[in-house]
Amino acid sequence: MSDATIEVVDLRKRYGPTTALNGMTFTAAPGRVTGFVGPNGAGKSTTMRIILGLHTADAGSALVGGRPYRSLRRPLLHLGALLDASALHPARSGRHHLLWLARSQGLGLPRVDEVIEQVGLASASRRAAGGYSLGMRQRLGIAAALLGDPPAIMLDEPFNGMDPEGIVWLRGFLRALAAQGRAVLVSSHLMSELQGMADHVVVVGRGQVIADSSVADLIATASGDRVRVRTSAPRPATAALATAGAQVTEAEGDVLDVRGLAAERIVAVLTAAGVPFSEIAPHRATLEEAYLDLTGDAAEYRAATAGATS
Ligand SMILES: Nc1ncnc2c1ncn2[C@@H]1O[C@H](COP(=O)(O)OP(=O)(O)OP(=O)(O)O)[C@@H](O)[C@H]1O
Repeated sequence: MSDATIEVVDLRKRYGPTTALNGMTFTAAPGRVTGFVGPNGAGKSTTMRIILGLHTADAGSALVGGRPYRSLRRPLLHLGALLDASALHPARSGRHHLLWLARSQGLGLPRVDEVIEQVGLASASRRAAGGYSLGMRQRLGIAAALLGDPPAIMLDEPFNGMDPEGIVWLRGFLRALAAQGRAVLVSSHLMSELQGMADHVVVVGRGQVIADSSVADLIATASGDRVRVRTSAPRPATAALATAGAQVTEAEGDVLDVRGLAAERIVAVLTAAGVPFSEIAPHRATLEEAYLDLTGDAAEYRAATAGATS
């Protein structure tokens, strides 16, 4: 497999008065799923369009395996991409759409049936694509991205329109592609979609990177040293824990949020003080919480961009 790395360095792009990209820099490495997350208007689609050579950056570079996409002679063999699942001829069948694409790239026709099978479209592949649901169109777009068996895959919001079964399927599918050594870059405006799938997350806002981190590190940082304590005696518990040096806040009626003491120490302190408790659990942040922590001061920004379209 040729070099799969997708590398974006200091991309800048303005559309008239709008700054879409303001120094976007990150790498999607082989062998992992990289989530590309940010609110509407953060610059995800613009970055992907520039990677594909569909738009030109004002400055910076975007490389696939060390080369600009436009310089690749048979690009589908290097990077498979899905930007807009609706970009297809409605009267053409899904299979026909793929045959046409395969021919344009000099690819063997047996590959078309292989990718149809892989994305679970076999029973619908001979029907007109115009009648496909959004989820089916996403599957067809993913099949098209896989046609050239490329070492790098880039999908813009592939979970849109997928039903729960489709989401579970796509998560496993993308993980499997990464396990084969491919670089998989997936954009989403919902962090929760990436939970349990992405190894690495690039969080963006206002055209630049806010965080670039492994999912494990991101969750560890957001989890902090918080421990949840459920007790029928919150006042005595708070007093005992505070005396032992913890910062205690009441999360809900009988649940305390405790910082600054490990779970084992909390058990010891409450037991010694004779305070009853029914649950002591170290808090593990979700990816969504980690995201909100990071973009917390951008709430106003999120509200301001909620109406923006891509
Ligand atoms: N062709 C265009 N002409 C003018 N402005 C554009 C164009 N494409 C994008 N923009 C603007 O650039 C900014 C970045 O948009 P972009 O679509 O890249 O964000 P995004 O992160 O993909 O958002 P979404 O999650 O809504 O798709 C937005 O302010 C958007 O309105």
